[in-house]
Amino acid sequence: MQYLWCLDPFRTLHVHGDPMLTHVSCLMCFSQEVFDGVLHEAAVSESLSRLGRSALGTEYVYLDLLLSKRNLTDIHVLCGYTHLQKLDVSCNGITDLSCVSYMLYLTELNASNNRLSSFFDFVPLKNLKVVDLSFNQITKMKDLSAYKMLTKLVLNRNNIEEITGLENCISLSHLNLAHNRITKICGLGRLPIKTLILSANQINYISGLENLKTLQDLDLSCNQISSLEGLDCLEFLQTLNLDDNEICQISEIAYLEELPLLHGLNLLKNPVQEQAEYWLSVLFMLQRLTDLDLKKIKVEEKVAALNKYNPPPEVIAGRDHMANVMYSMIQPQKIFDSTLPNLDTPYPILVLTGPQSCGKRELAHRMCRDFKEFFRYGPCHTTRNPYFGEERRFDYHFVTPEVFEDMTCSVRSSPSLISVLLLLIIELTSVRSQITGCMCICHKYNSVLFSRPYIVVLFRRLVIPSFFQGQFLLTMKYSGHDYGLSREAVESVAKEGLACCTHMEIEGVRSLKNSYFEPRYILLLPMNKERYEGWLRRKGLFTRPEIDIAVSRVDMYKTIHQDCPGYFDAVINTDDFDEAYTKLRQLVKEYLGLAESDQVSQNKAGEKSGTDSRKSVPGSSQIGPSKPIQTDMTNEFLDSAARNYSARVSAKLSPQKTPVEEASVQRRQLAARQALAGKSPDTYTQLFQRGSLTAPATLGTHRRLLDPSSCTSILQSASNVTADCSFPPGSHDTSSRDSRPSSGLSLLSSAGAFSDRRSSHPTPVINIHSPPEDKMEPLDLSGLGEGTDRTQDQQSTGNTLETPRLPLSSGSDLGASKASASSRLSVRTSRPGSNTKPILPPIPCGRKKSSP
Ligand SMILES: Nc1ncnc2c1ncn2[C@@H]1O[C@H](COP(=O)(O)OP(=O)(O)OP(=O)(O)O)[C@@H](O)[C@H]1O
Repeated sequence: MQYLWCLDPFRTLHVHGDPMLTHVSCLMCFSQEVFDGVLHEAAVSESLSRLGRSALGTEYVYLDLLLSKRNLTDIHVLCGYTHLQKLDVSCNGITDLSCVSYMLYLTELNASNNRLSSFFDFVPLKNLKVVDLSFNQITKMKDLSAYKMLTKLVLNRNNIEEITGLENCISLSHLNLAHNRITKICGLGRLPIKTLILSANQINYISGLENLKTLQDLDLSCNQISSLEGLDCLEFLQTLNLDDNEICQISEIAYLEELPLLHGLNLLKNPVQEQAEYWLSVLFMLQRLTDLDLKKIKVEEKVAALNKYNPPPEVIAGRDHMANVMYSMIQPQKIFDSTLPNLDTPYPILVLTGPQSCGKRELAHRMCRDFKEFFRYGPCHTTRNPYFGEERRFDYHFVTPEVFEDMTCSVRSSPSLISVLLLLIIELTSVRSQITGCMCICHKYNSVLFSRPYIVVLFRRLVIPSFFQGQFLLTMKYSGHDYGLSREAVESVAKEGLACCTHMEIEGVRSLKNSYFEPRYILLLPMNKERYEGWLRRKGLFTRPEIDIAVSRVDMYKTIHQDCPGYFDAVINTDDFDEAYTKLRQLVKEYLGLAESDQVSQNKAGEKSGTDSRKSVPGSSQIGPSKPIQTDMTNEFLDSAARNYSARVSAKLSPQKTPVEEASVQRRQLAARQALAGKSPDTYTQLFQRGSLTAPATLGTHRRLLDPSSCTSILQSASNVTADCSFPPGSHDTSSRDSRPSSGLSLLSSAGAFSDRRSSHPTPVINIHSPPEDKMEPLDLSGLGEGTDRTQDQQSTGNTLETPRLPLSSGSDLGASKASASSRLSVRTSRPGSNTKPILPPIPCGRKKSSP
């Protein structure tokens, strides 16, 4: 009987034939015997486990044998255990595995942590699937062609220098060759390897992986790899460990960009980690990553990466808007003409948008020429050179990139101490010159100061930018040139009391949509792309890529129009310029209410000549809204506007203000505005007079508008009684006013604040008690118009407290006044989108007379 002393003192020791003997008794009996490293049957029998049928199925046998950490050196006794399927002899001192040759049914062999120097030194076992020979002293791999079933081979921590002999292991899916001396990846052929571990070798470059189409996890950490070339074909790669290598360039990540399944990447301890923006760059390049450098990637980081390197248009527009607002706030703040007139009604702008050279500018110019009483063209700034025939300040403000930069947000723009000092010097010299009268000295000093080039440079670099930045409402880059719509371009038009018409690409539209302006946007789209392309080519101004971009943007505009209904207020096909202009003109006329007023005047003429106006314009001669003129494109526009159900419904549901409320609101706004501004709006106030109030020729100018008598006229028109009655300028006849118990005055009376004063002054109430002319804000009478609407109804039902009388206008009879007033109301109410959008365009009082 042989006994085995187990290294593990707390392990139960089974003795062959007497398994009940315990460790203690064993020690007592055999403690004096020295273990010689030879495995004996007793130990084997105690380590057998998993009883099952033999491979042939004829008998019951133990299938597994676990003999790890026994300090074994000789395991020849295992030659007799032919039925074993799993053998673990790890962590011993074994040098010879030849006994394994007898285990024909062996599927798993763990001989790691031994002293094996030979590789698979036994008769080929066809059923072997998993072999672990790690932590041995193997130097060379041999041919394993017979091991067709081998799926997992672990050979880490050996001294292998070359990968060989695996070509025919057609089932091999896991290969671990970490911590060897491999310098080159080779010999893997087309193996179906899914996991390949080659860490801690001496690999300098990646090769030999191109045919490993099924590779999922690759560990190349602790090598000297400096390029990721050779990984781009691993379509199924999911994780890649490149820890502690020599990768320096972020551009190397490009080799991984096309790997659709890669979600884990480890680049720790690589020089590339020190690159600026490393983290976001890698996240941007590999957007499918979930783990980078053993850290989970946050959603915010992914969004930040995307916004940084390929921001979506909305983000670009948002940033552009933010930058322009921020830099404009550095400027001294003032109240703008385009924001003054009415706190509720935005300044009217008409924007023509569409792809390059689709005719936007030409149509805009034509439109502004035809409707010059209403619109003026607002030229943008650009850094591109003028084309032949383009006029400075008419088509664009052509500026240099430096000037454009200064106007936007110059990097040199922060007012530095030097700039402040410089300014101080200039100021002081001029002050001193005035005080002492030593003008000549100072002039000399100044001229010396500015004649020196470095001072000029300083002035230009430090002082000027801080005063000129923040000029733009929006900016964009197109074809390498900067474009921008300046605040001044809009303001100069607003100052004239006109609406601004401009043109821009979609980027500008997106940016403008972030601002407080609420323009109307008309999309001009060449539907026939071939024709458009031909037109661009014939122009001879654009390169082939520029043409391609312009043509491709046609589809982009189409998509936006389809995906975002209502994004553009109308769409016009520009395949035929003349046709496009006819449609644009028609549309603008509708906006202006001119189409309707044409009809109304026709009706009026019809009435006067005894014809029945109701016949000529069925339904529209009444108070109800007249039908808008239908064109293909306006249909589209109306459709898109009609989709804005909620706004329409809420507009309908929101209670109308009574004239008293309206007047009160206006008074408060006026007071607030005057307090704020210390000045009053100018001609632009005309912009916000509604269509129904604009007829009197005497209101043709701003002065007229502010003239007390004209104010009265306006009020009277608002009260639906003075459509044709205008008071000549200077007709401040109190008696005539008193003899006009119009609802205009009634409304004034009801407005409270004015009524008492009226009686105490011979001249009209507004004239005396309103602020001086240039401080005066005309009332927005839209509410009054609606109030009078109701007043009329009340009149008819007898529910009114005051009984407004019809105007005593010379030469106008009752019927005509009524018809005129009602038709004016119908004009106003029929304006497309008037419930949902700012009314556009503005209708300057009196200018409508000379409509196109
Ligand atoms: N401030 C701006 N914001 C956005 N886009 C702008 C701005 N100013 C001009 N653009 C647009 O930039 C594009 C290039 O302008 P450019 O003047 O070179 O083209 P164009 O051939 O004259 O085009 P078009 O005749 O349609 O105006 C045009 O589509 C133009 O509308």
